Amino acid sequence: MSKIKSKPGRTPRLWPPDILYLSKPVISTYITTQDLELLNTSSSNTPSIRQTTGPCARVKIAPIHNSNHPAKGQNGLFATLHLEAGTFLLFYLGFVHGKADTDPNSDYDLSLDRELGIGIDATKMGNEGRFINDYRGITSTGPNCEFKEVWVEIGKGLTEKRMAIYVLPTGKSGKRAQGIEKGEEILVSYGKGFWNERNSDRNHNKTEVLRGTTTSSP
Ligand SMILES: C[S@@+](CC[C@H](N)C(=O)[O-])C[C@H]1O[C@@H](n2cnc3c(N)ncnc32)[C@H](O)[C@@H]1O
Repeated sequence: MSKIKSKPGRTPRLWPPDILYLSKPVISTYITTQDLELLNTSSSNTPSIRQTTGPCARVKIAPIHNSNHPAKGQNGLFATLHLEAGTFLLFYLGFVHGKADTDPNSDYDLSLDRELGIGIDATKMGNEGRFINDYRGITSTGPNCEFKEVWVEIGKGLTEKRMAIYVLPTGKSGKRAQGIEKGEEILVSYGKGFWNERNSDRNHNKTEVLRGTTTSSP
C-alpha cells in the first residue's frame, strides 16, 4: 500500500469531491530508491521548468452536453482565455506507480518512463490534466495540445521528471499559429495504443459475456 499525504487546499470549480486534488505527484512506496533517483536525475544540459501549484486559471473543467460529442455525459477541459502556440499549460499529476501497482483497467494512466515501467495514474487523485479528452471523434483538425516529458525544479537543486501538457507549436506549415481560442476544448492524442487496447478489452469482455463466464465491468 502507498502512503498518501496531502494538505487540504483550493480545488478547481467542479472538481469531483471523491478525487484527491494534487499540486504535486504522489509517489508509490513500491517505487525503488534506485528508480526514484533516476526520476530525479536530469542531465545537466536538460532544460528544467519551475514548479506550479493549482488550480490553473487558464483552463476550466466543464460537463459535456453536446450529443455529438463521444464523451457526452462526462467532463472535458476548456480554455478560459486565448492560449498561445507552444506554451506550457499544466502538469499531468497523479499517483506515480511502478509495474507492481499498475491498474490495467485505468483510463487515466499515462506513461512517465517506459523503460522503468513507471506511470502516472490520475484515477483517484490528480489535477485538471485528468479531464483532457482525446481528439478522436471530436474534431477533424487533430489535437491542439501534446504531452511532453519535462524536468521540474523542486528546490534544493533537485529536479523531478514529470509529464506536462503544452499547446502544440505553430508547426512548419503555420497551421497551429493561432494557438487555442477561449472556450475551445483542450484535446490531446492518447495514441492508437490506448484505443486498440480498449477495443480489444471490450471485444474480450463481450466474448466472455457470451460464454457467461465474466464478472468484469463493461
Ligand atoms: C483521461 S479521461 C478524460 C476525462 C473524462 N472525460 C472524464 O470526464 O473524466 C479518459 C476517458 O475519457 C473518455 N474519452 C476521452 N476522449 C474520448 C473520445 N475522443 N471519445 C470517446 N471517449 C473519450 C473515455 O471514456 C476515456 O476512457
